Amino acid sequence: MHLRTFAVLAASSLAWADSTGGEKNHEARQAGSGPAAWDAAYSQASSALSRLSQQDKVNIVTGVGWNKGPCVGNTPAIGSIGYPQLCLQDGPLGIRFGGSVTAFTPGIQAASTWDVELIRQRGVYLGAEAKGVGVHVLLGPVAGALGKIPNGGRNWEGFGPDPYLTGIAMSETIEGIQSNGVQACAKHFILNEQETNRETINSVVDDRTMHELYLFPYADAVHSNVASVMCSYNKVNGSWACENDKIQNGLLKKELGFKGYVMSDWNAQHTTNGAANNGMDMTMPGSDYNGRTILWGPQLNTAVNNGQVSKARLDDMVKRILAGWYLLKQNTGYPAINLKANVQGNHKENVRAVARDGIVLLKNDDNILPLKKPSKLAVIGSSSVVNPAGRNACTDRGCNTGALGMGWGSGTVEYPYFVAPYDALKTRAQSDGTTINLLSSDSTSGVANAASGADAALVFITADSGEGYITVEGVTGDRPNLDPWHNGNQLVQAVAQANKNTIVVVHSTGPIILETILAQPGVKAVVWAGLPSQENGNALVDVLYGLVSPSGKLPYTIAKQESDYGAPIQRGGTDQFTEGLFIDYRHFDKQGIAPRYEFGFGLSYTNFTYSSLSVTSTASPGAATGETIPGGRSDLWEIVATITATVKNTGGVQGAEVPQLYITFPSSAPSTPPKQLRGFAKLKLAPGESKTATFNLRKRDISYWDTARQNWVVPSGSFGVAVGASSRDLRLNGKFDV
Ligand SMILES: OC[C@H]1O[C@@H](O[C@H]2[C@H](O)[C@@H](O)[C@H](O[C@H]3[C@H](O)[C@@H](O)[C@H](O)O[C@@H]3CO)O[C@@H]2CO)[C@H](O)[C@@H](O)[C@@H]1O
Repeated sequence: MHLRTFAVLAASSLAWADSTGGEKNHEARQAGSGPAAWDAAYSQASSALSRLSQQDKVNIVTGVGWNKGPCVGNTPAIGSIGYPQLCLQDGPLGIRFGGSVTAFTPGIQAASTWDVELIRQRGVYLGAEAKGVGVHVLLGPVAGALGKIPNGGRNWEGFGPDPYLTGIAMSETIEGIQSNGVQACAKHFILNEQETNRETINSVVDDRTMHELYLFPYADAVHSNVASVMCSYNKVNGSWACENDKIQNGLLKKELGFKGYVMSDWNAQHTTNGAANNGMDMTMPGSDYNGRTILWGPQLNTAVNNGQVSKARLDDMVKRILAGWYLLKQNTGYPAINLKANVQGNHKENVRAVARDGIVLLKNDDNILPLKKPSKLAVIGSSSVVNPAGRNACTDRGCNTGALGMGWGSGTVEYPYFVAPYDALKTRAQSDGTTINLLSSDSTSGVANAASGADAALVFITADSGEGYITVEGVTGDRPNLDPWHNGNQLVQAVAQANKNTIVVVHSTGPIILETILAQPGVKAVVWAGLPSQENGNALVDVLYGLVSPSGKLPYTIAKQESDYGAPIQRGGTDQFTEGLFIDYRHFDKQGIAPRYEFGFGLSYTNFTYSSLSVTSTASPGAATGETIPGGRSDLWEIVATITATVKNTGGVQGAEVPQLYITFPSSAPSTPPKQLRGFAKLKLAPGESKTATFNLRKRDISYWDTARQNWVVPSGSFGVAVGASSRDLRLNGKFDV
């Protein structure tokens, strides 16, 4: 049996009742979409293929052109096999250009919850909405950019720089989306880590780093039977990603056993034959909307006719695409395309839960939070209110005006409504009899007036980023620095000077440097509210007033200074990926750099103790040996060790803790990071309650990529095991020997 495993909750009320039950649930969820389902889909695809002309086949693999169909990507219908006009639509947090859809939280906020149930539900609802509007292929989720560069403009679309956390989130999201019969698309494959020069840059990476960091979450995606993958704009080791034999044919299709199809990012194709012969299966959008040449369509027909692209390769492309369509059973009763349909249902509940449970409490001196019916509150900052021009005033959210809910670019949607912080605070204040002094500006003049005399002053700051085709306030996608926008540091300074109970609320696409803010004695609390989308204010009020204890944990490191990350934006034509495996906390650990707030950190309104570590292992040293299944060698997915730990809520209020498992490899594995996340669980605990987290390690979790053997290898020796509340707050230590 080939099991994909992760931390499962023991003795909890959630679906993951115990490790066995959890696995059974997982297998049940996988039923109908495993290898046998691919085989069935392929046999349907082969039969359909025999009824297609060459022109039909070329049409199936070629988009009709930008703005020439109802969706951002479209291919023509093929009546003879009942194949529809295929609709491909962004994106990772909902239906782009939808008329009445939910603006789900960005991926980074979902990761910040560390809650697989919420992440999965988000995926299920994404799929439900995509199907409801007739979208066949939803262009998400995102595992690239992985986020090695904290300034990376699109990092917020994905799940953060840890490959394990991203891998779990990819799996849950894909299985959720595809459970509703919608094809997911894992993107952008691969090493598209920055917006600057993204369409020309050459990402040069070593084999081991490719496997252990960047490819790792794609293995999860393939294991979860993702139907499609989008190749990225950049070059990989000298060849364009969309015509790179090594990554498309070698890594993705052969090594990971990917059965679906590779589509190009929009205009990421460079040549007719190179793309066809090196593993790309569908070109998007198929037009020259950026002044580029059309490369497939008639050109592909000619290339096949003159033998530059084989008929077998064209058939393979078509079979892969049709197999994805049959796998998701889109051949029967699929809704017609209507992007304007109202498909929101009750999905805003997931948005609020993810927005709320993804909030990370970074500082809470004197227990200033939760608020206790203050008589007067100051609310300061332009991002405390909705954009005065309208919540959707800026195309693809391409501005940072008013409250921030998501970054900008193709991975955005129209907000159906937007609850800004002030909206929700006002409602709460009315029921408490609290007076609010609002100053919805970032100018320091007027701050003293608004902030002094209030029981507490809430000051709102932001940092935004997005996709490079839009420039916002001079920012061309990637952030030029990690400072808050709109003079946020000065604004906080002014507020903190006027009010010694200042609470800073940060909405941001990624880390910012907080040193100036933390140096203000008046700053008593820092609430990292991330990117909460349409439920921005409601989620915040839930936490500020203690309706729930904050339970988010940082999905990335917050450094003391930008240079501490050691992974800057590359301005030249090449990114050598010299940091190798050592990104984010791996880098800080290796270099002995103290972060300001470490990966995995987050406070609560209650306290937790850790006890009773137990470690069992059946692992043996050596190389992976199984047959290839979706996701790679089958034995890599087998459980080889189990670790349990008990967490108790010793405080006075309900809360949720995220025990995290970090593994240290034995020295026989050369140059591995000092520790690597390999398990987590979210335990909801009443005061005095204890629960046990069970972390099942798969062989892949304790393997490294041996470049000489070209295989995953379990090293012999002693593995360190640490369980704790963050990557630097490790409460329990143990080991197992291999
Ligand atoms: O949407 C599908 C994938 O497209 C890539 O982003 C493209 C984005 O969708 C598209 O809106 C944008 O078009 C702009 C164009 O680049 C610009 O020259 C023109 O002036 O304005 C257009 C917007 O109106 O192009 C983007 C590519 O450059 C994404 O990378 C991918 O993730 C999407 O799934």
